[in-house]
Amino acid sequence: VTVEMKSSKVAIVRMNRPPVNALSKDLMHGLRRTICDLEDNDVKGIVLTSSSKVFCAGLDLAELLNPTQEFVSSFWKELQGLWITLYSSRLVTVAAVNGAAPAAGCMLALSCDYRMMSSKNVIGMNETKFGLFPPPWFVELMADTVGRRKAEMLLLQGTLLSTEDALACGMIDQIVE
Ligand SMILES: CCCCC/C=C\C/C=C\CCC/C=C/C(=O)SCCNC(=O)CCNC(=O)[C@H](O)C(C)(C)COP(=O)(O)OP(=O)(O)OC[C@H]1O[C@@H](n2cnc3c(N)ncnc32)[C@H](O)[C@@H]1OP(=O)(O)O
Repeated sequence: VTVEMKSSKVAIVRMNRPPVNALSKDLMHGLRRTICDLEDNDVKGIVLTSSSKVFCAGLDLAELLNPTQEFVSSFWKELQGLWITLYSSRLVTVAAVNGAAPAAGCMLALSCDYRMMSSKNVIGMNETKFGLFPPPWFVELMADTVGRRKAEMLLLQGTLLSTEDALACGMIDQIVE
């Protein structure tokens, strides 16, 4: 995770785990630590983005291949900790979605106060497409953002929306070129 101060009050927080910013336990820990440190330093707002062409590919599936029970438990704790920290942060949080944001990548964006996204990208929770279900707090985030019926349809079908479709249903707030 890298931090660039745009002013004394606004920080650009970049996920920097090539090639796709898959959320490993370490990346999630780094993000949470960074947000907490910025909160402690009188910063007012952050822009969460990526240093590569993918915003975030979701959970690191490689790290979850044949894990021990202990690792799954600590991984899940880290994921929940990151979500709680970001969602409840006192900072103004903006997601600059500058690449694909599937699954937990979408969760990160939806946990922010405002979302801008570059065109020709995709965002959504596609877990059902590979036989997983999103946890209830992912579901609530989606329902709070696009409405319950739309969320139900998107989650049932594991739809990844284009930038334009995401704007049309309120999943993002602005398209930025
Ligand atoms: C944690 C609990 C475990 C137990 C499970 C039990 C219950 C779980 C219940 C619920 C969990 C649900 C919540 C799940 C949330 C998730 O986030 S799951 C992850 C979903 N992510 C995706 O579906 C995205 C998959 N990736 C892509 O679609 C594309 O990679 C892309 C992001 C659009 C980028 O495309 P492109 O730029 O073309 O890059 P490549 O596809 O070529 O990928 C480059 C390399 O990156 C590797 N990679 C991609 N995504 C991931 C990933 N999520 N984790 C790990 N690695 C990833 C890809 O394999 C390539 O690697 P190589 O270069 O081939 O080595």
